[in-house]
Amino acid sequence: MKKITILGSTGSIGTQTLDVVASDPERYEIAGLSAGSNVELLIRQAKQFHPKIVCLATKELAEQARRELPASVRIVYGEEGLSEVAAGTDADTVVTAIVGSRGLPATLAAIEEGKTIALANKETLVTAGHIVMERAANKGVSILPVDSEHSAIFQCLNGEDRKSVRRITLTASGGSFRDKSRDELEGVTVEQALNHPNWSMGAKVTIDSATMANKGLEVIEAHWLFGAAYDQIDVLIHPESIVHSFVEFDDYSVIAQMGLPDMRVPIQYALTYPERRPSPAGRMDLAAIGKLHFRQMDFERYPCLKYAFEAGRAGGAAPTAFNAANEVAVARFLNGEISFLGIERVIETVLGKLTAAGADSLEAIAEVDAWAREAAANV
Ligand SMILES: NC(=O)C1=CN([C@@H]2O[C@H](COP(=O)(O)OP(=O)(O)OC[C@H]3O[C@@H](n4cnc5c(N)ncnc54)[C@H](OP(=O)(O)O)[C@@H]3O)[C@@H](O)[C@H]2O)C=CC1
Ligand SMILES: CC(=O)[C@@H](O)[C@H](O)COP(=O)(O)O
Ligand SMILES: [Mn+2]
Repeated sequence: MKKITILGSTGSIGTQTLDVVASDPERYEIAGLSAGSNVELLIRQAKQFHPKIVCLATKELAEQARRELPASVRIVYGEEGLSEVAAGTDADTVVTAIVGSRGLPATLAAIEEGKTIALANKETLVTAGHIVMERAANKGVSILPVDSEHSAIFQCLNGEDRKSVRRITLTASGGSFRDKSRDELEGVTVEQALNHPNWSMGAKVTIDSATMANKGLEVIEAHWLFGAAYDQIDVLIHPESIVHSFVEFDDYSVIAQMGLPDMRVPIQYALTYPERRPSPAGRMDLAAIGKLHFRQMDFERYPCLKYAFEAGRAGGAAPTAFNAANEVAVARFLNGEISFLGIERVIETVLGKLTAAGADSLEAIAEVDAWAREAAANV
């Protein structure tokens, strides 16, 4: 029996993780669940999966859950509650499926208690990759990727000598506006931006996908997860999202991981690794798919990816500022405050204002994060 806690169980990754769990009930037990504000869904999940502890974003929501759930279920709330859910149970694995860098303290709390991390929450690694990786290494904790590209690379590297890796290539669908020119992006709507061609995901990552900031976050995520230099990482547009990423080795062999775009595959692999199990996802039929396409990344078309590479290479506080500026810009776009192209302008402006700041400690990171959020709110 594998014991699992899910941070963000009511979201896209969270619900798909519970699908995986429900598909093989003998194998898994749910130790803890956390939601933001979707209390109704969290209550339903708790009644079905019987966690010992659940967390909601606020005290009021926690009180609402208290009225519905048996007294044996501990109910906590807020940032402290989230860390308690992450660290305070006998779970073996914590799936970090919360959105944004607010997932960082709970992820660190889980690492401190020696929990394996099944990492979907890429913003955590972008914000504080050096600290997360160092603490995980010190505790002997594995960080297993859930993000589809990183799961693909992890699978391609299985059993390989990391020193023989020449290049890691992340594939990118191109997002909801992949067939539009930059001129056509003026005036696109939130509804259009949320219409991802291949994946059904939460709002934030769907917008990130359309701006290509998602691939930027993923480049930095790959740098930390696989110890790859930025010059070794590149991005290729692949509209079908069938090849999830690939690795080129010294002998020019290329190993790719493929499958239908269904997050239940990488989620399950992170839960069963190193074993492979039957999956609730569908079988890929290449003959039916027929053709796969690839085209070179255009950094002028997708400047957010360029800013992410620059931030990653600059290191220090830059990735933290990139992530925070992007989180605020996406929220402002979703609220109708700025245009779609405003997102990249906010990021560019905030990074342009960043003075050489260090990010050696969590305190320094929190300061940069707060500064970048304020700067992004004021652009
Ligand atoms: N969706 C996907 O296919 C993929 C997602 N990822 C990454 O996984 C992470 C999650 O993405 P996704 O599942 O799409 O996101 P969703 O928006 O669908 O879900 C986010 C989860 O976080 C919770 N949450 C939001 N705000 C708060 C808060 N203030 N306090 C506590 N919990 C909160 C939400 O709770 P509630 O809904 O109850 O408010 C929900 O459970 C992101 O980092 C994303 O980049 C990576 C690869 C693929
Ligand atoms: C499913 C997943 O991993 C997302 O992070 C995905 O990467 C989004 O697709 P694109 O970024 O390729 O549009
Ligand atoms: Mn991804």
